[in-house]
Amino acid sequence: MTMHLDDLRVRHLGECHYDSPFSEMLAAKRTSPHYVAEGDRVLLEDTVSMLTEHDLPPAELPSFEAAGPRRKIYFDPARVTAGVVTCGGLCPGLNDVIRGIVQELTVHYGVKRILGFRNGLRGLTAENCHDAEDLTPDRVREIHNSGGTILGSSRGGQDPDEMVDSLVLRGVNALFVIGGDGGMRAATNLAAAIRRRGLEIAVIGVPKTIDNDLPYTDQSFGFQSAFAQAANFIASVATEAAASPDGIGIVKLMGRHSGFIACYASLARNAADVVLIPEVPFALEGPDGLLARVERHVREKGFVVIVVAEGAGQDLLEERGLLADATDPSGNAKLGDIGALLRETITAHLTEADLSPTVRYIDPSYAVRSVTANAYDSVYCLRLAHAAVHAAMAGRTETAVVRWRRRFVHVPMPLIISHRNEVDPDGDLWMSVLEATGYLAPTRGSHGRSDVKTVPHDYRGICQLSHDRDGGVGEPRDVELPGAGPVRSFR
Ligand SMILES: Nc1ncnc2c1ncn2[C@@H]1O[C@H](COP(=O)(O)OP(=O)(O)O)[C@@H](O)[C@H]1O
Ligand SMILES: O=P(O)(O)OC[C@H]1O[C@](O)(COP(=O)(O)O)[C@@H](O)[C@@H]1O
Ligand SMILES: [Mg+2]
Repeated sequence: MTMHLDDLRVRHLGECHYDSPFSEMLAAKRTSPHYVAEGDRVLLEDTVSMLTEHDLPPAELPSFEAAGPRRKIYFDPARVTAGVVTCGGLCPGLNDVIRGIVQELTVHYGVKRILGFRNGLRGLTAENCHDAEDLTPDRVREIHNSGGTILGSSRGGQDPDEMVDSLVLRGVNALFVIGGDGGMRAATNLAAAIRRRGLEIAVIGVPKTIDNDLPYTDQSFGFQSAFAQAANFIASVATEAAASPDGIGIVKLMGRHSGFIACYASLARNAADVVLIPEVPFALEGPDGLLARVERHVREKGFVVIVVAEGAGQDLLEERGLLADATDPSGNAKLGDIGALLRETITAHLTEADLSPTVRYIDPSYAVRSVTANAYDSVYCLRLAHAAVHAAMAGRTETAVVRWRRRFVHVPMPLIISHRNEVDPDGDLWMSVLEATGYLAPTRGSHGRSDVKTVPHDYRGICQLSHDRDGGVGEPRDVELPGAGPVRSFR
């Protein structure tokens, strides 16, 4: 099946009748390489071959609605009560997004009442919805100077109808959900419940993920700040390993299903000899296995630095009965500890090989995602926040705002949760990692295993686009889903 233009259209609550505070300014604006007029669209794909293959006139090519202010808006700002909620794991820049939303709503649109729901979607239950705090420009002025979220966050499910009741009770007609795949799923269900009840409440998503694994976004906000922090831990471990006889430096980084942090942090520091990610299985034993490779590094260079994403090598843990088969309250798989397995097996192997390994192991865990956003991410978050507010005021709903191929666009929420971005073992990011680590293996970098799998076991979605450079997408490929019919791809 082919993705059609209609699949990429976002939902509107209705006609826009009110003059936007931006209308005069927009009337005088001319389109330029940096300004997309509100009626224009942003192409989904950006290579000549992809576009040629569609064999369609330009206006019918798959494309997204451009984000940004409209001349006419749906809501009368004087009658808007906005709600903001942050859910799921933390990520640098959450406070920046909250701040940007509040500032844009109040300063430019003149919205008087903004409620910050506390502790994630839990804040939208009947019990907790009265605890929401009033968000004012004064309240948010300095919050971007701290990591985390002033609103708090949580995991664990809530009933969509109960959340709708809370919104109605609190008079909210525009809700901003800043969350990951789970949060976007919850927001999609919430929007569906709102639609079923015929209510006029806009639900706008600002996708966040520290793992950078949400699709249709160039790179998720906060990701740069997080991998910069992760790179510092790689530097520390490399220093320690280099100063120890037969030094083994291991850094375990976040990345449940996707190894983007491990790849980018490794490239940023360029000190890793081995990078292990969930997308590329590896063997421990054998001449091409990890243990032999580690031993070679130690004998030749005196030490080795290994960067491992927490989701890597889960099959090895499973074989050893070291997987808990448990999930967190949101249904996310709880992982086995690949860092501990590496530390133990490498120590045992090198000791057996008459070496005297000194292991320096760091698991920075939350220290990576709790940092304050850097300057780049702060700008990015602010611009996403502006786009989110414009989308809501223009009556868009069930819509996420993202940056796609350097432009801000509206993406239907179901697409954001349709699949997960992964490092493509055939893509140029992984190639750069292999080049940086000096390891150009014959089997696509699989460290001794030829059965490279690129589709995770719990893969959900309507299509998969393999991940390519800098968070973009590369080759689409069809994926059969359990219980679902043939899935869609863009071809
Ligand atoms: N499949 C789902 N359907 C409805 N709500 C979900 C779903 N998955 C997660 N959620 C809810 O979204 C919130 C955030 O999800 P979670 O997976 O914890 O984090 P993230 O948004 O970072 O992915 C949680 O409150 C969770 O209950
Ligand atoms: O301990 P928690 O809060 O469950 O979070 C840990 C997990 O969340 C993640 O950061 C993913 O969350 P996001 O992609 O939603 O940011 C994983 O990398 C990590 O395993
Ligand atoms: Mg998630």
